[in-house]
Amino acid sequence: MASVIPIVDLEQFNICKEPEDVGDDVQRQLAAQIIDAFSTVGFVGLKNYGIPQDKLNALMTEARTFFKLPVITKKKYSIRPTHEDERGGWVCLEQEILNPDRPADLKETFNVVNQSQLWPDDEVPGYRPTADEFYRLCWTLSQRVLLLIGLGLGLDQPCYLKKTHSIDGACALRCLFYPSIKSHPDVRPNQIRCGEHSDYGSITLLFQDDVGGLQLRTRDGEFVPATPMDGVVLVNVGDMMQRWTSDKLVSTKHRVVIPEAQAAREKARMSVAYFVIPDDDCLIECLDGSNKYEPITSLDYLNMRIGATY
Ligand SMILES: O=C(O)CCC(=O)C(=O)O
Ligand SMILES: [Fe+2]
Repeated sequence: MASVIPIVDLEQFNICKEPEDVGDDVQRQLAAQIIDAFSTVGFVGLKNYGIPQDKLNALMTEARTFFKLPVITKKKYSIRPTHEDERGGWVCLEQEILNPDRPADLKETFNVVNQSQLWPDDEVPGYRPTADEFYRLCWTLSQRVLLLIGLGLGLDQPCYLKKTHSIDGACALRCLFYPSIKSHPDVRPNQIRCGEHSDYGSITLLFQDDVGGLQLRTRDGEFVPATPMDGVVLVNVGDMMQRWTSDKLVSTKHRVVIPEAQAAREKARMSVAYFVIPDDDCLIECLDGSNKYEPITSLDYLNMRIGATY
């Protein structure tokens, strides 16, 4: 099935180019394509965005090495999600429930945040520097997308969205590991790799390996595959952005299912998500002045949503 996700070529405005050198017309054209995708599908695929594939591969290799460590070792790096200052580190298998109508998710994650956090420097010395560098590349790319959104929405200050997401702010990088179903044979009825959910923040950058299983819900309620494509990063709208834009941009529910084919079930899956989240004290208040949603700070909104996930 052809993908429902529009693809936008970011070559002319990618992170290797100086934004000042890119003509207004190019920026406006890209902005229009992104707004079109975000106000219909809620997802866009970007190609030629400027983060080398090698950097993603290197991060996935380091993360895989971490996930393969014994549970007792990984436990030293556990997060405490309900403590605002302890959200960086390891989330164990079946710790998160993204859809409360299903059993817990068959996934492990490692979260990289802008706080002091524990790192497995002895066991996987390359993980921290590789992840830190990838974090910065993702932040730079997210700034490009936020600028295009600001332009496409016709904001008086197109840079406003970009400026409310500082490099040392609330964004979070997350490596996700979905173990092979062979190594985890007792899957419970209705259990999947990642339950149906929408993301909490402004936007999310999502890099997947080639295993597949990600699906998104179309407007008529049907889930369709978001098949991995070489060199494409998915970007999707989160709930805070939907709120900010009074529902002009839509955050679309998505999930990760267990593949049906035996060969695919036996493969572990990895993905990397970069959650783009406004700075803690940023007030999310309808940009069109409509007051459709009550203003709320980014941190209050995030705490409310995270509290419901664990
Ligand atoms: O692993 C994936 O492809 C999706 C993960 C996801 O949706 C999330 O972490 O919010
Ligand atoms: Fe998600």
